Amino acid sequence: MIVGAGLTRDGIVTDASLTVAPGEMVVLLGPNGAGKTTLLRMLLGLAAADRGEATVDGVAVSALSPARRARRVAYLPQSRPLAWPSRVVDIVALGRFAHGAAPYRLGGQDAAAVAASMAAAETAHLATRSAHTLSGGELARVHLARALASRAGYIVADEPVASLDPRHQHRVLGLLADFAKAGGGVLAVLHDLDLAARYADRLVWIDRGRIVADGSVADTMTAERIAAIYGVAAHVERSGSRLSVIIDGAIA
Ligand SMILES: Nc1ncnc2c1ncn2[C@@H]1O[C@H](COP(=O)(O)OP(=O)(O)OP(=O)(O)O)[C@@H](O)[C@H]1O
Repeated sequence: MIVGAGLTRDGIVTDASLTVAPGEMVVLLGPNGAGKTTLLRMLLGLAAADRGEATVDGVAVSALSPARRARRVAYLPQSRPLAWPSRVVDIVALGRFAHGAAPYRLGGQDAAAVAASMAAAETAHLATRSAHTLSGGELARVHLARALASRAGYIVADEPVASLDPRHQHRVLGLLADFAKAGGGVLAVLHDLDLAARYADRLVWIDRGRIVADGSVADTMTAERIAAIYGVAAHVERSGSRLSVIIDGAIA
């Protein structure tokens, strides 16, 4: 389980507590600047908290080396700059680095994990391309393949579908949902409320640095909350077990 307890930083995030259990897909929602990325980074030990503690499976993240943390949690950051020109397959192979693999000479289990994750993220055909030549959406899927290849127990993804076309949005969220169904834990930031309603097992809502709701889609996805947090008028419609969210427009 990933646990954040009372995480506070710099007035950006205040007293934020949340959990991500194995087997569940939690979606973190909130407007631009609400503190989502800062909260994720504290949960991963990438940003220091002024107060509070983050643990993964009972171990304080501050006590984990980068390699041990990477074996437990795969992180997909919001911006994914490439340090140098690399082939796609070598970027995905970086997911095996924390397991001791040498990315340019993969064998056995490492090669199998890379191949399987590239197939799942529909990036196998890009394997020998230089990542610099990829579209934004293709690159996003390559980084998802890297995260899957790590075989970490948790994936923390900051806007993983931001640059994807509708089909790939559903493919990527479907993969994350499958990962959770298979026993992994997912924490993903999304801005598309309808996709969040469709894929999340639980929603955590953050506004101006504070978690203001944490619960099921049915309980927390309301037109009133959407208006209060995002300043937009919305319809939330139920058809069967599914909620659809239609944004009507900004509230003046
Ligand atoms: N290192 C920093 N120094 C100063 N301000 C920062 C720093 N990091 C973040 N902030 C500010 O804290 C607020 C929250 O930033 P954060 O990136 O966590 O928001 P977010 O919810 O992820 O937003 P978005 O949806 O736009 O990605 C923003 O106003 C941002 O400008």
